[in-house]
Amino acid sequence: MQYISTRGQVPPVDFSTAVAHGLAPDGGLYLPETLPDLKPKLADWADLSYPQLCDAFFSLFATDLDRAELSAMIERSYQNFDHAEIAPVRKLSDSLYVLELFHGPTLAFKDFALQLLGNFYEAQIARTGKPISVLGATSGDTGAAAIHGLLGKKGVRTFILYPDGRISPLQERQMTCTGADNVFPLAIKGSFDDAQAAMKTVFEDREFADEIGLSAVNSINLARILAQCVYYLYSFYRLPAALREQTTFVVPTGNFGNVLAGWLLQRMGVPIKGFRVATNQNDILHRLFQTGTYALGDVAPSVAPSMDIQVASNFERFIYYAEGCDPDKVRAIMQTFKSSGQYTFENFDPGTFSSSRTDDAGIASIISEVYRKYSYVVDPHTACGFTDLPEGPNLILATAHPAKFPDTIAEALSVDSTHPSLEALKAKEVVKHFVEPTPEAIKAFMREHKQA
Ligand SMILES: Cc1ncc(COP(=O)(O)O)c(C=O)c1O
Ligand SMILES: N[C@@H](CCOP(=O)(O)O)C(=O)O
Repeated sequence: MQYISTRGQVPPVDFSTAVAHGLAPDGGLYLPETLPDLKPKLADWADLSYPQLCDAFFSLFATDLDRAELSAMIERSYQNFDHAEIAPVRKLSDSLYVLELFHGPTLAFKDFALQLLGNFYEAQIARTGKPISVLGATSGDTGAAAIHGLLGKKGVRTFILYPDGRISPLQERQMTCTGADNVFPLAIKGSFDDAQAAMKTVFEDREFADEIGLSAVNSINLARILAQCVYYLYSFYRLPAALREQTTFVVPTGNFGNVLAGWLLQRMGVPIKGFRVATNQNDILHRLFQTGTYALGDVAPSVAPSMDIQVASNFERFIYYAEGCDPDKVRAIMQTFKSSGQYTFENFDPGTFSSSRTDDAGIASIISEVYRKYSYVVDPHTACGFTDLPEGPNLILATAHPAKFPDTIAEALSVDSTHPSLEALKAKEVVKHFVEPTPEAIKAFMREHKQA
């Protein structure tokens, strides 16, 4: 399997190279040259365990990796989850299901991909003998999951940009209390969008990338998206057989990486009915699906901070397919969006996507209402999924554990929402650094702290 860039200005590469680059050298995002047809495999895969399914799926994509080594890495990646099913599906009613994606080490859906990516990077270092410097941007969860996926891996330095004061205190502690001397949480003044934009510019400097061994942990890295495909398929099988093809997958959305993974799986032939893009008050994607115009607004901090995003980086992958796999059109659209802050699609077709928006007051009342109805505590991001549910059965992706957002939960409910792994962080020392969110300042910091 080869991987192409959405911007079409670099030659196709193999899986390992796409993972190592993260962002394609032309500034585009990697995608598989062709998507496999999974239909003939669906019956055989139905009863596989989570790691077995992940292995079967990745064997179609990571075709340049040694098969036995791939299986071993996948096996290791799901050992630190605290639920035997890894991604359990919980029934709230006959037509409402929740896919719990918070049983990994940092209690958010990011662990599914970042535990695996950590192992991919470890293997890459062993293969090439070259150390790597990972650079990521986070609105709270990716950073923690990346740091924990890479903790203890030899030859890795991890640099994570995040908007100071705009993530939950416990999310910050997950990144800043590791005690590891190769982990650098970098607080910036500004929003996640500012951090992500500066990060992408750093990746475009190929000379710097080669010098420092730069790698990406955000969902610009295709390995992230592919690993996220697996839980859609796993949960599809866990729904009652009669409901599978009628069920809408409801996905709390910010950077569009999570829902894109499900949508790609649908393009590979898995008969998922459709997707609900559930945004918080930072609703650029909701407005897009309602109007066909993708128009930048200001980021307004919310009680679902990990979705405080306006420039959804994976939207470029959607545009690639929506515009007939034409990289020239992708480049033109991205250029228009960059220069004017908006783009209107002609004859926009949302396909099987629908969308919703929930503001802070809505999130608080949903948390109370869901608890009252089902005795179930949802985190503020997952809460967005409960707004105006589509007709028919729905499966809501629970993207984070409520314990990460105790203040919002306490305002809505009087239940104990603590988690021991987070409580343990409260006594630890916080170590963080401040940088300007400019590519120059980030590169200077990384050079100063690179591997000796
Ligand atoms: C808890 C939580 N929910 C939802 C999202 C949105 O996911 P995505 O950015 O893939 O759309 C994020 C951040 O990515 C998150 O951390
Ligand atoms: N919500 C994310 C933002 C980054 O998203 P990613 O999926 O592209 O890594 C976060 O929690 O950091």
